[in-house]
Amino acid sequence: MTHRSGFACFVGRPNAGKSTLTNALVGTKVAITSSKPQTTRHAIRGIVHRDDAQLVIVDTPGVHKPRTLLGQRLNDVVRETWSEVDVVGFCVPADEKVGPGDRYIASELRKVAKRTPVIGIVTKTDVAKPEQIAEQLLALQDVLDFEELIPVSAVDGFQVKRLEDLLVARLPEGPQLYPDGDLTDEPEQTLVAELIREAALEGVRDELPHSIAVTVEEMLPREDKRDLLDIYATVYVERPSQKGIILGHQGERMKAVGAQARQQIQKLLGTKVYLNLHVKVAKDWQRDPKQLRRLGF
Ligand SMILES: Nc1nc2c(ncn2[C@@H]2O[C@H](COP(=O)(O)OP(=O)(O)OP(=O)(O)O)[C@@H](O)[C@H]2O)c(=O)[nH]1
Repeated sequence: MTHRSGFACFVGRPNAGKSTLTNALVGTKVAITSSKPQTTRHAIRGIVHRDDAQLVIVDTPGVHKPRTLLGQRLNDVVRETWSEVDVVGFCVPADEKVGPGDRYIASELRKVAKRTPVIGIVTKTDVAKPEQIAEQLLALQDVLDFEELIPVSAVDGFQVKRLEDLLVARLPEGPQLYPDGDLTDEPEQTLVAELIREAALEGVRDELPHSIAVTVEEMLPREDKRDLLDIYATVYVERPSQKGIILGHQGERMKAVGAQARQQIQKLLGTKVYLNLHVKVAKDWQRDPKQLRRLGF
């Protein structure tokens, strides 16, 4: 039996369903999803293990025209990823018209990855009528020269397996790249930070969409209780006024954020967690290269 291994990534405008699709393929929550755009900041890999293949999925942030230094960094990460993968899945949601945003991404993609095979994916078929899906497949044909076109739904699983086969078929022959059972090679701390950020954003996305960053300072098993993990993390906001929003009245909001994040982290790591969260102001961190580096960008 031939064994294939390699890398794939999904591209598409924000909210196209890339993270959710990664999760559906990998089967565990490793990439972070949300109902608002641009929550994925790190190239988190999910790994699909099969007897005949290992497919490593790199989850990239959405591309967009950069306005801040952070925006530029994110786009650089995206471009690097595009030029390194074996196959790209180009995602367009079934329920939104194909538009200039999609064409922008397609042209950027062709600039950095001229020969990489691209599969056109119409996502979220569960929320669209069959005619709508058919129209979307047609519209997508004009955007790029796709090797294949496929409609899928990450929510009800429609054609997710078929998509997996299409992606795997484009991987080169090669041995397993990661040991069995490894779902992601992203350091646990980064995943934990992302889960905290996701919880912190809940309910304040409209006010502070891109103003929150999270670092995890320490993750240590408790001395006298080995099944308990102590996690110390800092939530950064850009301005003092935002600190108040994040904390909420008498810190009530932050307590809820901690509880929500703790639950998700326990699920991810499979161990009990004590989560200690601090809120700090890092003035205009999005525009300051030094701060960006410290926050892991
Ligand atoms: N009904 C339905 N909703 C979906 C499906 N896939 C994703 N969604 C929803 O669409 C929204 C965006 O999904 P994400 O997976 O976060 O999108 P993304 O492309 O990774 O977004 P960015 O990280 O912002 O680039 C979320 O609210 C998802 O729950 C699907 O197959 N069906």
